[in-house]
Amino acid sequence: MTFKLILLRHGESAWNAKNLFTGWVDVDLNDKGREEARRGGELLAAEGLLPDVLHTSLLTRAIHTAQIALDVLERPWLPVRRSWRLNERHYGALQGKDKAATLAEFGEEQFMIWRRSYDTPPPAISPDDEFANFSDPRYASLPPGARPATECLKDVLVRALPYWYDQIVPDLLADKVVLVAAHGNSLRALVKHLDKISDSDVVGLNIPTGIPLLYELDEDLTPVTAGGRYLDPEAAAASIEAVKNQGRK
Ligand SMILES: O=C(O)[C@H](O)COP(=O)(O)O
Repeated sequence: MTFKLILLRHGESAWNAKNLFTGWVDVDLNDKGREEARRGGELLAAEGLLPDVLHTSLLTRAIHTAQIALDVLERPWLPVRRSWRLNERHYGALQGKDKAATLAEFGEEQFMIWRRSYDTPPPAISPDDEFANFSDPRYASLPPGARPATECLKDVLVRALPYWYDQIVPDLLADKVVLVAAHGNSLRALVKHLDKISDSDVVGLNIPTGIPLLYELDEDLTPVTAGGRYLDPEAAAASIEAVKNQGRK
């Protein structure tokens, strides 16, 4: 017996297209991103993969990606649970900054450390920064001290794993097909956990936008196939390369 988990990174956002660090800034999808979400739904339909339950972050780009994909599947009614624990990694003071300008100003090594290292966060965002999120009402239930001012991937794993074990795993063990609509780095954290990727190897892991990644998990929730399977491998490879090279001319 295997359990079906579908990971879906949101489609391209307005800031992805502008190469801006986004994190917890709540930007929506652009037209390309909405089309990617639609195609994601079509890929699921073509495989006969009909989710029974949806989990999303609290960010609009993931929520809308799931809505569009589920509309294609004619399942907009799906039970859904949303949590900050699936949010994109908080990018701290880099939120709103241009990736190419950041690379030019700080150099390749520092850029990669902030963007892809496991345990080094970017500088914290100031509370009065226009792209800070401390007063956002969607986090009202989070004690102020628990609202991050920056995160590294390790921080994301620490706050995402309780959600994985408490909310997603029970749905999987109930034999539900689970759709998780989230973000590049919150999904990197889940993939790292699922595939037991080392802290050093995860630096090279990138997640494409809008292409469903199917994991079939055994009774121990170990992937039957390491890395899962993208429903459009060629498009995924091209998108992964583009994500990897963001910020570079
Ligand atoms: O938050 C962001 O900027 C993007 O969604 C993810 O960016 P990254 O691929 O540079 O981590």
